[in-house]
Amino acid sequence: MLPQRGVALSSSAAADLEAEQAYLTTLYNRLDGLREQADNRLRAILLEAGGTPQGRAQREATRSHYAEQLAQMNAVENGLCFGRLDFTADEPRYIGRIGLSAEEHDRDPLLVDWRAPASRSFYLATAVSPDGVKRRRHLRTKGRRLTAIDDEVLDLEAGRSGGREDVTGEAALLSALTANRTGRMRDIVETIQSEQDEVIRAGLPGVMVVQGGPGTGKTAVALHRAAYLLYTYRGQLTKQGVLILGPNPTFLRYISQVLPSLAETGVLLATLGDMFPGVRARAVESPATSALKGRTAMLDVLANAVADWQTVPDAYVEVDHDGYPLRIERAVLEDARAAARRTARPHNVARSVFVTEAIHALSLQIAERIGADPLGGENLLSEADLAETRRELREDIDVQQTLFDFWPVLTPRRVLRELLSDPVRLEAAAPELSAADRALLRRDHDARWSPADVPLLDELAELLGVDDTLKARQVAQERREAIEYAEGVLEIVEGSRSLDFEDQEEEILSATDVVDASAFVERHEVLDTRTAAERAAADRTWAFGHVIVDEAQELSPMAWRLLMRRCPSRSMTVVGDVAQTSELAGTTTWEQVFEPYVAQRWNLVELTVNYRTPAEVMAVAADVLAAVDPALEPPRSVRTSGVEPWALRVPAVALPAETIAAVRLEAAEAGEGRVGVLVPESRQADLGRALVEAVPGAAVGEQPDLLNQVVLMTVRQAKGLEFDSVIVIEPDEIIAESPRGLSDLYVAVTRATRRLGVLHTADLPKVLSALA
Ligand SMILES: Nc1ncnc2c1ncn2[C@@H]1O[C@H](COP(=O)(O)OP(=O)(O)OP(=O)(O)O)[C@@H](O)[C@H]1O
Repeated sequence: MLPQRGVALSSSAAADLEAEQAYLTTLYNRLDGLREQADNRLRAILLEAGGTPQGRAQREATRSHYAEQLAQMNAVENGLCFGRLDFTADEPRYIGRIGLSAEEHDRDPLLVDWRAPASRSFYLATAVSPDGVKRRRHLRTKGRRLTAIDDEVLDLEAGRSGGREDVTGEAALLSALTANRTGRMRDIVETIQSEQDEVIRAGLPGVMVVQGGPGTGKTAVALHRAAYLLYTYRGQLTKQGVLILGPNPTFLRYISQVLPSLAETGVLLATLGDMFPGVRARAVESPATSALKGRTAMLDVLANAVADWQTVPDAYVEVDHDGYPLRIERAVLEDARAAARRTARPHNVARSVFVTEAIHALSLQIAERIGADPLGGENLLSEADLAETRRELREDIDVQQTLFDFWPVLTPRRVLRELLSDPVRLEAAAPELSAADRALLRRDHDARWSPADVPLLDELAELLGVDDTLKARQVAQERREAIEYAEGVLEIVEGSRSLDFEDQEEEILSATDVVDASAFVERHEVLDTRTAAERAAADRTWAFGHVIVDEAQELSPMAWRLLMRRCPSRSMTVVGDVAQTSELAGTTTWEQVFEPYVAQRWNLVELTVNYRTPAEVMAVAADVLAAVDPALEPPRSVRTSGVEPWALRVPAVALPAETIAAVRLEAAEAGEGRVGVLVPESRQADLGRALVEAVPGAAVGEQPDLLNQVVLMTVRQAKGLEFDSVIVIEPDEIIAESPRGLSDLYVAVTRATRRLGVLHTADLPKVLSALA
């Protein structure tokens, strides 16, 4: 029997715990029952075999449905139910990671999904505006065991006599905020605050920009919004897919657990470097180079680079055709090129116009030679003869090759590789750029791709296009080959048919009686069972149903062009902080980004409360922010830590030893928590080496493992991350290393959840004078 829902408000704490534990047990039992059911169905399906193609497709769909259900049920095991609402005039309601009913289609659920409208007052109700809620209860659990209950009575009198009005679920929130960091971001589903809830539950259409200082929960909100949208618009979004773009692979690993813990897996998490299928762009290049690649000035450079492949000979070229030398004059190819360019089609698509025009001119040239009437009359060749001549020209491999040389089929990778590695091409394509800028773009022919190359590759893919006739020809050819193969298979089946059968009166159907070769091919074409996210990752032209961009201030104008192409519906959530921009091609105003795409039709929402950084640390950060831009307001810290940030001046020679000593002290303070050492780029290698020698297991390098207790990285790498304790090394060098150095220092000092320390060998920069 189900336990009584709702416990009397006046009952003792122990009785409350007991009753709530009983309710939790019921929920877990129900979850176990559902899990077993899905597991049994899945096993049964895995045992089935054969059947019609439709039957198999249906079976595959059912299989993946149950597999997904099972994965979801496993994902919500921890923290299945975390809240309860008591109403003045209604039954209590339990809130959890998924919805559960005692029976299928039961209208009175045991557990309400946090994303359902019925859960909303859990996040919004306050003493001032209780929305019928009498009490909000947070249930804290470890595994399946209830460990604590936090109650908030939403009563104006009680509100005035203690609790804070600006946060909901204060005790649960503070417990989440002061917990040790683990190197992986956790979900915040139990303690979403009202300004965050507004963003998470906003409707699907349109561009929403969420601007907020460090620690205001932008990343957390972006991820919960993805989960909310998938729940609310599931039909549409599971087909079209949702993309979350993050700044680098380390950051993606940091956030990778959040959506699975919310039972959502069908989202594509990617960096800009992953956005061109077939390329994993990870090369690191100078900030000035990526800034230049991010400028829209590159559009002309790329268009010129493509046009420069459309060439003509100095005077003429000669090819052998039909036993005679055929002279292809420069003027013929110039005309063909002009005609193809006039179409304004992408290069590979316009190529057929170039070829047709050239062949047409050449056929007239041949007609002139062989069909000329010796008596001076009209050309003796008929239209049919001319068509035949054109066909022969088209099929002549030498003619084909020559025309190919002057207007080749190109790939984005080839064009960009040749452009950036060949100074002559670069100068021809980029006459507007200074020699110094061109030098910034130069790279080796076989160098690896960098993230800033990806928007250029994507732009080139647009400029080049795909010749559908070539593609269709290729597909048709592949299909012909498959049918030939199938005919072979059917012949073997037919040939090996036992002769005994042929004497039998009963008609026995052979393979060839029931299926012809093309149907056979269709049956064997692989069913595409990939999720939308998987298919999207492999398809450059995929249009996502919604795109979420984190650390969006860092994206260059060229990167925005790529993203906008992936999101023609302009259904986007963009989160970032224009005070934290490090990339030189990044933005410091959102208007600049969106004006070209949606004019004024975008919404700006601001998050103002800092959940990460305690007030003591934020006081230091506020001075740095004032130097970045005095007009910017720092976010308000939600708590204090009681620990003052420190600074220590050390002799230059002692910096490595002092860094190690500070790391050891901070690691001891952090206990199970994490320590981040944030260094100038120029010191990363040396200090990293010294640290790893002294503290084995410390994570350093290009993609450090955040699960380690101590991580040393540059500020650029630390974007979006956080540590219990942060040690900033040589702040003046961090400032000096980049024109956006002050923003970098602001990022560095706002990574701490508890403690901040600064080691310096020169005078402290003025912006940190509060630490002196
Ligand atoms: N409502 C909340 N409940 C519990 N924790 C929260 C809440 N909101 C934010 N946090 C926590 O605060 C920290 C900062 O959040 P997050 O990283 O999303 O901030 P951000 O705005 O993206 O910061 P930055 O701009 O520095 O990258 C995270 O540990 C996050 O889990």
